[in-house]
Amino acid sequence: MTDTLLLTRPDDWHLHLRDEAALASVLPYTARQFARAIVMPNLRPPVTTAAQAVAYRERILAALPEGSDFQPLMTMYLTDNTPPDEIKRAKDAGVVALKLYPAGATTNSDAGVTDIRKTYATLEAMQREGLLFLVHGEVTDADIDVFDREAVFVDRVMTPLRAAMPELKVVFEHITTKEAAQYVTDSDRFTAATITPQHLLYNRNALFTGGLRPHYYCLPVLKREEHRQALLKAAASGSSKFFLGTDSAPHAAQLKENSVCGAGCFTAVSALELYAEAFEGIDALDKLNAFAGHHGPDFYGLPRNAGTVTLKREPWTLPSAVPFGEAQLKPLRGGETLNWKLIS
Ligand SMILES: NC(=O)N[C@@H](CC(=O)O)C(=O)O
Ligand SMILES: [Zn+2]
Ligand SMILES: [Zn+2]
Repeated sequence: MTDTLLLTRPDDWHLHLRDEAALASVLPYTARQFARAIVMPNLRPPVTTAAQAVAYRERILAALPEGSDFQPLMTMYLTDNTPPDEIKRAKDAGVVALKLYPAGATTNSDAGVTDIRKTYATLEAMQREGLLFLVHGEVTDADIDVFDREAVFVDRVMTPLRAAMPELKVVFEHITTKEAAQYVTDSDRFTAATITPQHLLYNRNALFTGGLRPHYYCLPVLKREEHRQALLKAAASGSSKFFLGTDSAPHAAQLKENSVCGAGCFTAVSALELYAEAFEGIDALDKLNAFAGHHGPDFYGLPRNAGTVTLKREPWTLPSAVPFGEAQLKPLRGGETLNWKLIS
């Protein structure tokens, strides 16, 4: 039995850091676990310009614990009206990607895209400049069942998008279904996907175990067991198309434990530990290193990190709540014992 895992220092390729006091509360957890993170732009108001992305990066750097060398990788929120010439400014400002939120699909997506064809001139500019396109892959039509929204997105949006923009690098974010895993597996080298710890560890039963469990609610929502199995298979396949993206998405506890519960699981405190548990569950701990530390930078065209982190088999109890500005934040699995622990 392996008791120590030495990993290439990993990155989080999908992360929500929020802003102001909330940012200051959650950033240290990620900076302790990861060297870099792709920072999502769904603030209120969203980060839609290069200048806003630069200002947000400054706020993140200012909130870092002293001595941290964590590097935020910035993204912009694509709207129907993002002008193609903003892409050059984004590139010059060091922005690495734009994010597609179909309007109404998830948290803070009201300003999102209403019809992807409206953005094709801007996507062409991204393809030219080498910026990546990160996709929340769900259709939003009220007549499509919530559990089918990702699979329908593959047919209605992904397939035509890939045909129209073949050399745009696309990351299908937080995939949750066998259809998405299959689509990415079958695609060419311009398409990849992130997978969250919760979608590797849980199926939709977790939402209803002994009562309604708001802290397990995120979007895309947890799916059936056959989908979880397909995601585990993809993550542990060794394919460089699949990499770590936690989608850690903090919401104050009083907004999760509410008549309308915000979508998002907070996993930043124990992200690597949760992934280790998932990989160990299918006897694939030897595949964790490349998933967490190699495939992401390789797809983004960035260097892999120097240095390592160490996970040890050592039971510890995850705090049931941590401060979140003036409020409280409840980590997924808070109060429970985890078997892996990040020690350095
Ligand atoms: N994943 C979530 O359930 N929520 C994210 C938004 C997102 O990534 O869709 C959030 O910002 O809270
Ligand atoms: Zn999303
Ligand atoms: Zn997200």
